[in-house]
Amino acid sequence: MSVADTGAPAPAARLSVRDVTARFGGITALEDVSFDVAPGEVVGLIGPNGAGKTTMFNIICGLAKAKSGTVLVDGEPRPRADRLAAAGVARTFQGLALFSGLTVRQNVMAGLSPLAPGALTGLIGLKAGPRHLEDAARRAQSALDGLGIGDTADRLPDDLPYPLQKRVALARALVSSPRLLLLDEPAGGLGEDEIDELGELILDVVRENAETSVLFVEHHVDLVMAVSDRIVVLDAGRVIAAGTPERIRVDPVVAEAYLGQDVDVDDIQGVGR
Ligand SMILES: Nc1ncnc2c1ncn2[C@@H]1O[C@H](COP(=O)(O)OP(=O)(O)OP(=O)(O)O)[C@@H](O)[C@H]1O
Repeated sequence: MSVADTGAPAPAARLSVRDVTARFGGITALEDVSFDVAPGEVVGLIGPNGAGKTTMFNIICGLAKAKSGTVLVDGEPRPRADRLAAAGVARTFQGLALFSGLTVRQNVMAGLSPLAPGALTGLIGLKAGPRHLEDAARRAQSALDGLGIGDTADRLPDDLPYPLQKRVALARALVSSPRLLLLDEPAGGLGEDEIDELGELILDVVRENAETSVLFVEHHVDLVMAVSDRIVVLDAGRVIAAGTPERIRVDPVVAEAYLGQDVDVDDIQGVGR
């Protein structure tokens, strides 16, 4: 029986993007873009170069302004960029944005601040009592353990290889047990084996936190195909396809959009799998 049949209200999407249009001067970066991410769902946002992925991600995070349209988190207007954590939203940054003067554990503790952990605020937003700090340190350690890098807690991020730094950034996003996790090109700079491990980590996150939703922007189409419940494809600022990886794989409009791009169309269509 459908929701409409029962008369019950439809459950609020974790993330709802409605009719978002964004322009830079005369350039239309996004035109009437709408999609939802349901509780517990992993959604990949893909598209060829210049499709509007970064612009969409920045609008969702509050770092860019839409000309029109709305972004709702759990049915409420998306909070300001520096208040995302308080609203149960965590994000990673393409440039990682780790604090080089803080240990790995302290970096992850910063993810518990209600203020934006990637901004200058750092640990400032954490309640400073010893009990709160002890609790934050324990949670940070547990997040690091969960990603298999518990033994790096007392080191400085710059002393770690890049793939481990990426895990630290992921731990900082996960430490607050966000309801919505936004990942900005999480596979960037990783080798194939590391990308496979990342895929497993993303799947573990949603297995262990049934209510956590993930939206990620990614160039590595094979990772997106492997972990997404649904994929939204942008091209030239518009949604040209949305659906399961199986559907997107065989969608000729998607393959057409990627022709001439640096992504192997075989990756999308799964040829040779
Ligand atoms: N700050 C800006 N000023 C002017 N134009 C911009 C700006 N940011 C993005 N654009 C334009 O908006 C469009 C969408 O860009 P965006 O970076 O969002 O695409 P993308 O899908 O993330 O691309 P890529 O995969 O190459 O990173 C492009 O035409 C781009 O040139």
